[in-house]
Amino acid sequence: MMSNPLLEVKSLTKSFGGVMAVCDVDFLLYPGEIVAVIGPNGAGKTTLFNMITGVMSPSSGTVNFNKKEITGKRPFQIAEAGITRTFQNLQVFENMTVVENVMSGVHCRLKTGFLTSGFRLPLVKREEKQAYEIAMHYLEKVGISDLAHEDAKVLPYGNQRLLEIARAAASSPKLILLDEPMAGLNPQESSQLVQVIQQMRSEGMSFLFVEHDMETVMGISDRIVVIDYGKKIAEGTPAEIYENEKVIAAYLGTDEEEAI
Ligand SMILES: Nc1ncnc2c1ncn2[C@@H]1O[C@H](COP(=O)(O)OP(=O)(O)OP(=O)(O)O)[C@@H](O)[C@H]1O
Repeated sequence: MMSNPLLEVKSLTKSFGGVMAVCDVDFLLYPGEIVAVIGPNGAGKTTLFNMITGVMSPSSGTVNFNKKEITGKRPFQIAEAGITRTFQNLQVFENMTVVENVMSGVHCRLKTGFLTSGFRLPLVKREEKQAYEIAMHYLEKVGISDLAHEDAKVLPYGNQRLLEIARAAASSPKLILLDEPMAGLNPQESSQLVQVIQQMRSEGMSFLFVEHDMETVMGISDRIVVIDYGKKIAEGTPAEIYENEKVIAAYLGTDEEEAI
């Protein structure tokens, strides 16, 4: 690949007491790529995400993003640097409308926040209008702009997932991390979400995602990183991973690990 990596994870390690949740993991993600992280339950995928997004500090190793080291920075600093994420459990603000939820993502990139917006200064008004327009733009992208003025809490689950992606994208990040985006979606909703991700990628967004749904992983990833017991055991294109014996053994090899 010609360009510089957008994300560079080097020897990343996290131990909890005696448990090595993530051990010496390396991988790169280039601009515009969709990279999946897969592995059996408890392999260390969420811990890896938490270290990249500043939720946890690594025990050792480094994370570079956009040519700067972000290891151990606070989550808001990492968001400012251009990484946003969605969580395994929905994190929709239930007491807001759909468009207000997305506007909260836009506010990360505008000068004023929700607190200062209480003063209704001209700049604030202008920015509110701008935030509204940007939020509507992202709701259109994910196909739920007709629901903009509904209470977020009444949206069906699949639409709440789309809302989260719109909110993440509205902060104009360079990279979006998705933690099990397909969980709980029916096949039609999954394929809608796949299209949204592919569309955003074609416009230059990069994605790193954890997912158990292999059809999605194989269908949209440029590359797949496989971890097992905290260690990277394989990395490659979907076709390479599909045939990798270590990967097959990790998923099917032991009784207590569910095949996914
Ligand atoms: N805060 C913590 N304290 C102690 N151990 C932890 C903590 N968080 C994770 N672990 C352990 O680290 C290992 C990796 O967990 P992690 O949640 O990262 O796995 P995962 O691959 O995301 O699993 P899943 O697919 O089930 O979400 C597990 O053995 C887990 O029990």
